[in-house]
Amino acid sequence: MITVAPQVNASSSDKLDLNNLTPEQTALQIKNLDLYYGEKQALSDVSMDIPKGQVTAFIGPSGCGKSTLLRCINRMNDLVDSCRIDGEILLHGENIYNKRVDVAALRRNVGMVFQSPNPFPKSIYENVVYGLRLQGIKDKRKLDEVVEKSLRGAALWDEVKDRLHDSAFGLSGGQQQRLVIARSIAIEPEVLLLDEPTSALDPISTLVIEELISELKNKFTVVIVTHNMQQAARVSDQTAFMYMGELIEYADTNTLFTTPSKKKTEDYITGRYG
Ligand SMILES: Nc1ncnc2c1ncn2[C@@H]1O[C@H](COP(=O)(O)OP(=O)(O)OP(=O)(O)O)[C@@H](O)[C@H]1O
Repeated sequence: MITVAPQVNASSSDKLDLNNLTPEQTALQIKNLDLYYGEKQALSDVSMDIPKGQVTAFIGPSGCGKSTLLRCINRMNDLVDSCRIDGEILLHGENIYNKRVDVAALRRNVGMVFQSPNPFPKSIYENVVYGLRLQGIKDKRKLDEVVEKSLRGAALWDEVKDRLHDSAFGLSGGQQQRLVIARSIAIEPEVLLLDEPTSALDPISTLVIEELISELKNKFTVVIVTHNMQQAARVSDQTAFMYMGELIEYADTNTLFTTPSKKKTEDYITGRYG
């Protein structure tokens, strides 16, 4: 059990005013979001703006709604029959829950990486180009270029460049997770959602992925759900603490872990519950 607040990465970026982001600074706006699974309310009146080109972490005790909120951002909850949502999530000022929105296009623009690495039963190369092939891209030179660029972007190229046509299942868990990240970034999304991306990995692979996350924010907006407060402190620029479906506190990571403004946040980060 953690009894002291985690060390915060001193290189956390400059503070943004999260309540007054400019349109240029904003990737997503979540407005008064309520979510119900049948009768059960899993999110209550969640509002927050997520900055562009930064890493935002969702933390909180098990069952508080972190993954549910993350899944709202690319409408993964649409797949749950009992799920009902009120409120809005704006991307480029448009509500992603608007009937006009093409959900497949949304999910290309807002990619998602899950807890357990889920490469397809194909070669490393074919995993990376999967989304491009779906888009009908056949030009081998273009595909080769994307494979190298994406694998480099996922810090995997050097380890796999000589076995691109081998099965993805021959990779270690940590390599598979980086391959899944390469597959996600190959189609150049704006936002990458990471749902506990290292919870199935050993400490060394975890560190590699954490370093990678810090690189990814140079090109993408990253939103990560993590159980691990140290991880949130290490990788994120701002952190949202959730409790029983409510957003309790949302602040730059340094502030949230060193001088939280709410008692519930303080109790959680000092290990009094959770
Ligand atoms: N598909 C579903 N159907 C019904 N209830 C669900 C579903 N998914 C999640 N829930 C419920 O919604 C609440 C929030 O779950 P969620 O998975 O978002 O929490 P979490 O904070 O990510 O938890 P954990 O850290 O344990 O993954 C929980 O009470 C959970 O049981």
